[in-house]
Amino acid sequence: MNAFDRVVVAAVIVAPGARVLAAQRSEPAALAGGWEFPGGKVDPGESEAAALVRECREELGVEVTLGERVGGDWPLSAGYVMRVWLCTLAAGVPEAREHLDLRWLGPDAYYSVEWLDADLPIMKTVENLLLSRD
Ligand SMILES: Nc1nc2c([nH]c(=O)n2[C@H]2C[C@H](O)[C@@H](COP(=O)(O)OP(=O)(O)OP(=O)(O)O)O2)c(=O)[nH]1
Repeated sequence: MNAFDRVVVAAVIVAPGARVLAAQRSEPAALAGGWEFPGGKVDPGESEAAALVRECREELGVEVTLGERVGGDWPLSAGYVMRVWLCTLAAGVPEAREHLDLRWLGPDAYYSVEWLDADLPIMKTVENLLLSRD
């Protein structure tokens, strides 16, 4: 990334059975309907971990615990990179407060949603990480 890039953080929330939480964007129009991992932009002066915890609270009403990082800097549109962590639920049940819909996807359904372009290679990396665990 270059010095001017802003960082977007995203959480792959993993539940028993190697299920992952996918969230359907409600906006902007160009991305609405596409599926992503919950998260958002890191605020100035905020740590990436704190931003991820905040975004999961705001968007889903849950507390998450960060685990392993997934890859490095994932490219987004110009000016942004995304950093992704596996997470577990520490408290709460996810609700779609800002998304159109939420879905828990098991291994047989990882590709059953229309992932945003940036998220498809991330899902592939997550699949390799999770399936190499058992
Ligand atoms: N959160 C998230 N954003 C993603 C993913 N994939 C992807 O291309 N993006 C893009 C969409 C947006 O252009 C940008 C993140 O913006 P956002 O709208 O989630 O950020 P935010 O919650 O801080 O929202 P805002 O305050 O800027 O409105 O990254 C993903 O998996 N998760």
